[in-house]
Amino acid sequence: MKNIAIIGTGYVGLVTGVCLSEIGHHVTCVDIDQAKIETLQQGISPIYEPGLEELTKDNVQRGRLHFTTSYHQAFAEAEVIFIAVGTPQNPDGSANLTYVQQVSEQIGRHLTRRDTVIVTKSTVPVGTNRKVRDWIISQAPVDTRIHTVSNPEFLREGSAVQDTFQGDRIVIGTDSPFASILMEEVYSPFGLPIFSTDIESAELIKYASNAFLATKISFINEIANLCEKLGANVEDVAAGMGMDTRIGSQFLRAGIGYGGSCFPKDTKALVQLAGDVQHNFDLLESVIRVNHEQQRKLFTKAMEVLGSLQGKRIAMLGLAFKPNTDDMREAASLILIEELQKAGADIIAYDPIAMKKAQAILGDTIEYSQSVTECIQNADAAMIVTEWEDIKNTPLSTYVEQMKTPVILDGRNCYTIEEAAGYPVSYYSIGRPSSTT
Ligand SMILES: NC(=O)C1=CN([C@@H]2O[C@H](COP(=O)(O)OP(=O)(O)OC[C@H]3O[C@@H](n4cnc5c(N)ncnc54)[C@H](O)[C@@H]3O)[C@@H](O)[C@H]2O)C=CC1
Ligand SMILES: O=C(O)[C@H]1O[C@H](OP(=O)(O)OP(=O)(O)OC[C@H]2O[C@@H](n3ccc(=O)[nH]c3=O)[C@H](O)[C@@H]2O)[C@H](O)[C@@H](O)[C@@H]1O
Repeated sequence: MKNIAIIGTGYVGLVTGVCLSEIGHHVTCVDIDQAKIETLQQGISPIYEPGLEELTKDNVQRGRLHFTTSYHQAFAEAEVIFIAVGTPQNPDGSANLTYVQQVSEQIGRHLTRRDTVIVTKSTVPVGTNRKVRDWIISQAPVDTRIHTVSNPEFLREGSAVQDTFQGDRIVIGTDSPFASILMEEVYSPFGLPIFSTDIESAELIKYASNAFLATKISFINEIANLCEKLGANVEDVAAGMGMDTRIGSQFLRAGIGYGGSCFPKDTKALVQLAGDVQHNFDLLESVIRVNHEQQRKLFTKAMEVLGSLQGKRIAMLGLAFKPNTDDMREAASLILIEELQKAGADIIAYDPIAMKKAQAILGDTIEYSQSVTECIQNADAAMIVTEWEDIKNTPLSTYVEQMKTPVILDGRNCYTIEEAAGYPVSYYSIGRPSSTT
């Protein structure tokens, strides 16, 4: 078993650290956010991620998992150091590598071993691992040997722990035989397929994967837009397409576009990366444009259905960018709220988990409620933004009972059109025929 340090205790760093300790490694997680580290030291997870807190507590108790703000403490015994800090987007869409550079220099200053393996898990543009190496060496004692590895992460928020234990593949890009052997030892207890390649290919696999998944989503959303005009049902179209194993049924759920901390930023970063080598990635630019429109879809529909939104009370059901996470980054709800407010609507929102994070962003510009029922009371329209279980399972009769006018704009196709037709509601969804009272 290895001594491992993980830098950054966000969605990726924390989940990776906890899961590596679960398979027996000795892991120290380091972060500059003192409040986060103190919370973790008490066995509390600062993020909502199913199963994570239990595993954290367990491994802290077993003495295999530690949290610190001290690089010195984290790196003292580390044979492998994972970089898992954020790579947010710059104003031009490119990836901001400030945090990666900062931690690389810190690694250099604190190295004590002769051979250390440095693994970049953060999503970084092709060429960054070479820079990481240079940044470390610029600060390191002369006789240290650095072995860099690109090891992109494919977990999804909301199922991050499960994805780590049951992922489809682990990608390892390195030109160091020493690192290659060590990484096999680190990951072999997971029993997952390992794909080995060069550093640049590994870096690109991450962007290509996210861009491809985003393309699938924008594609089905465009088909949904066509369905609405042609009278077809996108769910049947997607089901029929997905039965072809060459296409596959996953990521063909039409909706209100992709949000979250990665697809929006990674698609833009790949367009920039292509531009850097004088390549116009037209396809991906269209994917991004389609998503921009799709994230505003429920607003456009509300305008069509209600006419003026001035003084209208709109109930927003779900705020997180997807269910089972409290992450609000690039959530469609934020875009919709902005558009609705500009048009003069009043918003009352409900989310079972993300409300605290949403409140930190939106403050008192909107009202908050504690349940679906409370949220839709006296509303002129309800917008279903996130398909949480309690939102999906709300009987349509509740809308009829509680709302001023039972107008439902369902961005996640939570009800069948047959079901909706059985109630006195005006029901509008994505890529399917509407039913009006
Ligand atoms: N969130 C996700 O589902 C996935 C994210 N990724 C990629 O992984 C990377 C990390 O993403 P998240 O975990 O979502 O980020 P995050 O923003 O949740 O966490 C980043 C953490 O790094 C810490 N940090 C920043 N500078 C530091 C420093 N100098 N020293 C120590 N800690 C520092 C921050 O305090 C924060 O806790 C990004 O490149 C992202 O694109 C990849 C796959 C999935
Ligand atoms: O690089 C990353 O950060 C991660 O980005 C995504 O994971 P995540 O953003 O957590 O969530 P997804 O389940 O992929 O959903 C992303 C967005 O696409 C939307 N989506 C997803 C699937 C679908 O069929 N339709 C659809 O609209 C979701 O509602 C959500 O807004 C990828 O799925 C992960 O493999 C990757 O590691």
